[in-house]
Amino acid sequence: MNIPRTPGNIGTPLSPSATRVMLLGSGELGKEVIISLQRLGIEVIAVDRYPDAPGHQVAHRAHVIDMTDGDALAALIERERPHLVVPEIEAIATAKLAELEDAGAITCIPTARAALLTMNREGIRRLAAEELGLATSPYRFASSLEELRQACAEIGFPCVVKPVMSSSGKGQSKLDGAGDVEAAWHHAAAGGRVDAGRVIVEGFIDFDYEITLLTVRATGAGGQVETQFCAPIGHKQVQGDYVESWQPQPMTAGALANAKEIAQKVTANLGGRGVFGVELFVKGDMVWFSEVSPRPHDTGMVTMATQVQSEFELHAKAILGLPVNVALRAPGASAVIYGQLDQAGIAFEGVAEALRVPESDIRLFGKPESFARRRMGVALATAGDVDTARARALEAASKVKPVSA
Ligand SMILES: Nc1ncnc2c1ncn2[C@@H]1O[C@H](COP(=O)(O)OP(=O)(O)OP(=O)(O)O)[C@@H](O)[C@H]1O
Ligand SMILES: NCC(=O)N[C@@H]1O[C@H](COP(=O)([O-])[O-])[C@@H](O)[C@H]1O
Ligand SMILES: [Mg+2]
Repeated sequence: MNIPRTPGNIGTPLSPSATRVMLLGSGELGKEVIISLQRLGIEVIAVDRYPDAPGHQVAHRAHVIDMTDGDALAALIERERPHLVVPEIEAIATAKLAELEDAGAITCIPTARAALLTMNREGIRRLAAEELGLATSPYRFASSLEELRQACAEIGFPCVVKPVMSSSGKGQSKLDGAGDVEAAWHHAAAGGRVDAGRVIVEGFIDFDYEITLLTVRATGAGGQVETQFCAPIGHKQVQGDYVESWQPQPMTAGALANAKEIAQKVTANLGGRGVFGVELFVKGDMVWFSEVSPRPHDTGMVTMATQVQSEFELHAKAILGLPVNVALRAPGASAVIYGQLDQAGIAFEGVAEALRVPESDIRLFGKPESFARRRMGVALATAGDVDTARARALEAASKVKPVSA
């Protein structure tokens, strides 16, 4: 279908020489990747499951398809002939991407195999724990309520049940005893992005804190792919969804070394180029691998304030074969702005007040429809220290009030 272009060689958008990149998923994370690509003169095609997604609004062309439909996906790729295909969410027909990549028809970021393995918790968990020997929570998989009862009994309580295909905490429950199993099974079936009828049960890790270690695989001076690490990002999750993040998260030298070793192993195995969000639980010097996004991470939105190059710029540059700079500029934090209303076309009051908070900034994603727990924006702040930055980001986010238009 096309020939991968020499890395670093960029054409003119909307002309025969254009370097074309297709985003599969065009939410808030894709929108920022697209803006970074646009700045480098890339022709960007944004795809999502609904019209007017955030990334659609800033791309050269926008398409709405069912991205879990392999035939629809292949037809669109055939039509647009992108040089790079960039998955932005998990729920896409990754087996079709693997087939196209094997046939030499596409270059998938970072690799189709990485997208395939991380789409399903079973794929990445078995790779990390069973092949790479990384420390993880104890786990079992279950495909029926009866299997789940058995699996929970083996793992013990408390434990966490999640659909094998889900993200942002959808369908996830913490279970304190056998009485919680049935509700968790039904919640998983209703909340997964794709109901695969299968769940993972994980032993609950009583961590001191959790981090995302943004790990970048980019072309180094010698032309080989090199691995670099951003400063660790600490975060707070509520119902499995991130509400606050900050960078840098203080860590012991031992914990940081263990975190980097795990991130190095898992990203080297997944391969390719780009940003990976390696999610880790930390207690003292002990580090457990949780999961990895082979793409920028929601908690990494903080890097729009804190780093010389945000995780989105890093991803754009790395996938194009360009060098990157992972340096921290200032300590900072992010705080999520939820929709609070179930309504289309809402408005946001208080943006000016939010921006009066020192060293703050705001991103409103422009999602056409709001839900009470849908992430609609984020407040960012920097400061001389992380605690002050967190307080500023929270204050700025609290000033922004979703209202009926
Ligand atoms: N085994 C566990 N022990 C303790 N806490 C857990 C465990 N699994 C998940 N959590 C908590 O729930 C959060 C969300 O879990 P996880 O990252 O697996 O879900 P997700 O749906 O993939 O979320 P996202 O897409 O935002 O990364 C974790 O960041 C952590 O705070
Ligand atoms: N944890 C993964 C994550 O944050 N993904 C981000 O959320 C969008 C979906 O949002 P929506 O559910 O509001 O459409 C995705 O497109 C991606 O940008
Ligand atoms: Mg996660």
